[in-house]
Amino acid sequence: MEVSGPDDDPFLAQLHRVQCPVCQQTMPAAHINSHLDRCLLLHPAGHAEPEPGPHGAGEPPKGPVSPRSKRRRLSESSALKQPATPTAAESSEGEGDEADDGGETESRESYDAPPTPSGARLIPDFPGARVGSPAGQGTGDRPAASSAAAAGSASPRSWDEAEAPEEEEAAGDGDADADGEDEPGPWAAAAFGGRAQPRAPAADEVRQMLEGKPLAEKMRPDTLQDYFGQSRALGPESLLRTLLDTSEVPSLILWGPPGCGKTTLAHIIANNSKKHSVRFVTLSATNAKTNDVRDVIKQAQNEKSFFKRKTILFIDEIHRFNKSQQVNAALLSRCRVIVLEKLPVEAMVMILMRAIDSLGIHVLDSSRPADPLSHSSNSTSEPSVLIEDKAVDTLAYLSDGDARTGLSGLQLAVLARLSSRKMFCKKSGQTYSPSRVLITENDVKEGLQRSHVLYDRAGEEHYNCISALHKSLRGSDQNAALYWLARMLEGGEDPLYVARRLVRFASEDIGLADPSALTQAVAAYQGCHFIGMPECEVLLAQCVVYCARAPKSIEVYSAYNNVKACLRNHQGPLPPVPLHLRNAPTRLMKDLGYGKGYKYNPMYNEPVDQEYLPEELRGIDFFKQRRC
Ligand SMILES: Nc1ncnc2c1ncn2[C@@H]1O[C@H](COP(=O)(O)OP(=O)(O)OP(=O)(O)O)[C@@H](O)[C@H]1O
Repeated sequence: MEVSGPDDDPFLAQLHRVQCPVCQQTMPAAHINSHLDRCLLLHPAGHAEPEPGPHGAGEPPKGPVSPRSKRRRLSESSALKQPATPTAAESSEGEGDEADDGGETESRESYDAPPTPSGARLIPDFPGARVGSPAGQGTGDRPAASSAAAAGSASPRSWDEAEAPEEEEAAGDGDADADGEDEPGPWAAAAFGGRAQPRAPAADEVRQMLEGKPLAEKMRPDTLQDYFGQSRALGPESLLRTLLDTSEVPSLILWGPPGCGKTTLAHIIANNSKKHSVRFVTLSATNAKTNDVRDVIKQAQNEKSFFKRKTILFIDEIHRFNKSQQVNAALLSRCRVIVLEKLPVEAMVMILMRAIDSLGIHVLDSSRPADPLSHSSNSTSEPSVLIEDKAVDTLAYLSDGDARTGLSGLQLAVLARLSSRKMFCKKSGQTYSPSRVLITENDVKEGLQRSHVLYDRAGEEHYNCISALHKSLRGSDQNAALYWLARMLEGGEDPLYVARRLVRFASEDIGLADPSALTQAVAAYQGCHFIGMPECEVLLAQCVVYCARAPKSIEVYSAYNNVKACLRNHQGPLPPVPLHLRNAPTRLMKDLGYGKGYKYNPMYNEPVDQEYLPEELRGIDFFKQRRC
């Protein structure tokens, strides 16, 4: 979001009072420059990118820092590196929101799993193998992941090709020792876009590389050169490409399925904008409040006024803002919406290959009867970890266009295999080597399952699946309902989250058509609470089938909504409670007419004719009307 500054008229500037972007004090505009000279020295961290101060560039100040600037600094520095996931509390907040409209708020598109690979080769024919080389430096004939010929990638990538990092060029010329470092650690040297390494890492070294931070995070590209797929949004003729090339980034909404590269594209834009001295601030709607956004905008305006510096504000997960925060129509009318697509299999292969290359893993070519690297000696230039090419294909397919899923699956498959220390055995002509580990197609399938990555608990899948369950129940489809339940539970979903939704469903959709559904659902919730997973899954299954089979009625739910709408739409003060319905515990109240004329129903054998609504609502029937 680019923020425009006011006019630069010096006369007007004299008249205006302005706010210091660093310490937030207001003062006559004429004083701001001398004030800033002092203020920036005193509060270097209050500035988004501190000038070298007494503590050195980028070093935190030793003096006190206001919580506001502290929070801002944190979000600026960390949000891009750490894609935000909602906390449990935030998740249940979201759940509350959904409940308000009957679970309709999670009406996002679902992205179904792709067909299982048939076993045919799925990727462009990679004719050979590469040994532990970073992109662009393979000795074999399997193309580097970052090849410009990458299928599905937007090309030419003029914007970044012109500014490709020097390190990659160094890697490309094969001079592994160009930096003159002595025996660099395998990871420090080779992984994740660093310089070429002199030797293939040993299995233990590969494991160390994979431990800790998620592989998807480590592999997040910094430049468009390593950004694959999305040719429609980023192709040479596209608007976004033109704007990026000229560094004119308008307000954008990046829209697309999970793991297709929205945050990554923003990260690349951020990198590019730094080169053009544009300030880039990141917030995540999972934890930012409207006030945080206001703060950033205010600061951006000041930056523009005083330093002629533009700001790009990136708000990740903007759909997590509630409706009033999003101000949907107003937001949309000010933004260009760029639709990113599920990554095609070819792009997924390139993304996986880039990671595999970085890890120094060798890809076994199944089309060759004996891999040239399969001899038994184990010199340091040979790979210790190998992966079947069909394992890469399968992973690319099963990831369903979600690069995070693919990279996490790869990470877990390799880690699991390395941990179990199963050695590379003689297989289709390969010679046994006790120091090698082979990652098979089955390993990657297990890797995907083990990590539950096919079901993203914190993200879209969580909402998509609970929505599918709710709708299957509403449609009385017990079969589908059980399927969605199992998909969530097998994916690691919190059983209590599902149970809470069933309690809600029992009242909202079954209601008085079968009041005991609510009892069943509450009992299932308590049962889950007592015994936990995996035992409680059958309780939920029973309750799901009960709810699917039960008759449905939204009578109470919609009548209650009518009442709420009536109250919300009421103009002026609410009507007084009719006097005859008021309790009259004191003499004075009685004298004022409280309780007067009230007919105590048990005293009558016949139906009592008495009004219970305020006078101005007489005749209204919330059970018949759609809205008051
Ligand atoms: N087009 C791409 N090219 C290369 N790598 C990618 C691409 N898209 C995603 N990745 C990889 O997948 C990881 C996750 O992608 P990213 O965070 O950009 O997804 P997202 O679309 O923002 O997902 P979500 O909506 O779930 O937040 C990145 O860290 C990166 O390693």
